[in-house]
Amino acid sequence: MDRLWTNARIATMAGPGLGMIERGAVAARDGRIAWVGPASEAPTAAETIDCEGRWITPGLVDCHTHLVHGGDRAQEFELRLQGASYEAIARAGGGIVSTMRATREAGEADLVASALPRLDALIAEGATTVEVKSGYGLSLDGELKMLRAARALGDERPVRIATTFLGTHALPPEYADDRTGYVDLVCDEMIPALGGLADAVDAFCEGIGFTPDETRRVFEAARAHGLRVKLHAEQLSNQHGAALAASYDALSADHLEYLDDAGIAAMAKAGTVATLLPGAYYFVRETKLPPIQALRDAGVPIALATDCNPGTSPLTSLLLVMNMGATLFRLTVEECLAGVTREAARALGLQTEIGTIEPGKSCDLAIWDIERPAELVYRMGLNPLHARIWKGV
Ligand SMILES: N=CN[C@@H](CCC(=O)O)C(=O)O
Ligand SMILES: [Zn+2]
Repeated sequence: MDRLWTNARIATMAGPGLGMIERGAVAARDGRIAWVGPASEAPTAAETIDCEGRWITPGLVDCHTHLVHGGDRAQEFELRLQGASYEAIARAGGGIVSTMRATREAGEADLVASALPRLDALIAEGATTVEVKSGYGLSLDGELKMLRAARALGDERPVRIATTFLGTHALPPEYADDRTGYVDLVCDEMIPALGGLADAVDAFCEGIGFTPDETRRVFEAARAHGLRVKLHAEQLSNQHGAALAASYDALSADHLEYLDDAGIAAMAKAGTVATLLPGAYYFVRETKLPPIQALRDAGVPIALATDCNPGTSPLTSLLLVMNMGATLFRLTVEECLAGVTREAARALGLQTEIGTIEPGKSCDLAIWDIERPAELVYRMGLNPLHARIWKGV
């Protein structure tokens, strides 16, 4: 073995529960987990690290972010403090479109440079995989520029970046009178041009976004190009987007405050992950909770993510996301931890590669200075990360 972390308490997240190993050890070879079990049975390794009783979890996974974007929306935030709603600002030409303007103006290197502090904040709290969406370019060049910037983040930092194409995030103003023309552009020019730049395709199915019929066209184009889909669904109203996404075997449907029973049943049948975004729920001061108990009852996997974006969730802390998942959504400690590890990996289609501490997976670990896992969910603003291991290093 190359490296052995021993004298640790391990939450493998491989189940049941936290998949606990008291007095455990993890061994890595060639960047992969080669062995995990009781420390007394551990293999020898070239390097042994004594964890002095600390906790090890899988490296954290942020499965929904808009980390790459130009500018910020602090002014919009001030308007909302004075009573303007997120939707009213969007309909008046602000919101996502104002970030589109700033993103179009920024060069690719500027986008990378401005995203790095946000990425660093996630990494500092143990994130080893981060999903990044496009969706503020809203032109062929703009979207490809965003995706190249997202990929470049993975060259700048030791972290796995999963990219998602979100061309149907908002209608760009130059297509105000030609919605169909814009969806044509997304389906006929942008998706075919993605090459290896995007791992999945997403859309914003909403009154201020795209209709279910428009979303269906995007999903058809994604399918024709062999790309899995995800969806911003049922955030501000019930458009029946989650059921539509599930009918395309979606990896995840995200937000879901207005999700109904038919949507839940469709997601359960398709194995589509419910990615809940408590940062957006909090920051937009939404009042309708996602149907947590019904999701549980139906056996829908639940992931949690930051939704880091300049409009609804300028949040770069998965620890705070877990706290919000518990306090706002009443998730258990186990659900919160699974939500940012095992289920977040599933929401990216990466469940065989990351998300639990099991032999064969990438050796992505977070080592914590805590007495019990509940501390990761309970504290607000304290970062107990002791060390972060990515691909065995
Ligand atoms: N809801 C749509 N997209 C983002 C918000 C983007 C923005 O406002 O810039 C979200 O996930 O909340
Ligand atoms: Zn989002």
